[in-house]
Amino acid sequence: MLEATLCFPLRGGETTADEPGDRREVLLIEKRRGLGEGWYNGPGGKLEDGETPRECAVRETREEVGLQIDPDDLEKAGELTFLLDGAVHTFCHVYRTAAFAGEPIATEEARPEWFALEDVPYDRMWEDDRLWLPGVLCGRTVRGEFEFSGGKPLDEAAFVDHDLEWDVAVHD
Ligand SMILES: Nc1nc2c([nH]c(=O)n2[C@H]2C[C@H](O)[C@@H](COP(=O)(O)OP(=O)(O)OP(=O)(O)O)O2)c(=O)[nH]1
Repeated sequence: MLEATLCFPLRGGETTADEPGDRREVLLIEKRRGLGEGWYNGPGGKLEDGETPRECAVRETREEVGLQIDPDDLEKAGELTFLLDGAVHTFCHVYRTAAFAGEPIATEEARPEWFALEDVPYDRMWEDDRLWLPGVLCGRTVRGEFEFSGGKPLDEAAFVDHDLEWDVAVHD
């Protein structure tokens, strides 16, 4: 089983009387290589040996888009289990943060892009993301299980089933 992370940096204001609606934006990356090339996701990737999930999320965000994050500023937002053909393929820790330093830059791995929360390009993301990411971006916590079958993730596998629990306690 792989252990991985995702990190969703957020910027911008909350609703005000003058400007109704949530005007916040989320930083996504268009992946330039690896799993999901050409698709959008949050910065993230696999844990390295000896690394905690929080350290991994900080490192991946720095490597992929150049933002600096203090690990204590990451808010754990979810735990997602991805099953492929009946076996656990990846366990993914999801974080969000409104605190970071620097401006996102494009790297060999990724092209960063800010999206208004209402314009997140779910049609160019993993099929399950539309089920859990909107809640995560609004400050909720989630535990989810997603089942794929019949091939390699993203390219060939079909999304067959899911189970979601909201507003759960998620640790670290
Ligand atoms: N949004 C989203 N992300 C997913 C899903 N399934 C899944 O593994 N991921 C994430 C977890 C990881 O952050 C990433 C896959 O990890 P990876 O390690 O293959 O990606 P990578 O090429 O960036 O990895 P790395 O070499 O930088 O560690 O995709 C999904 O259904 N939705």
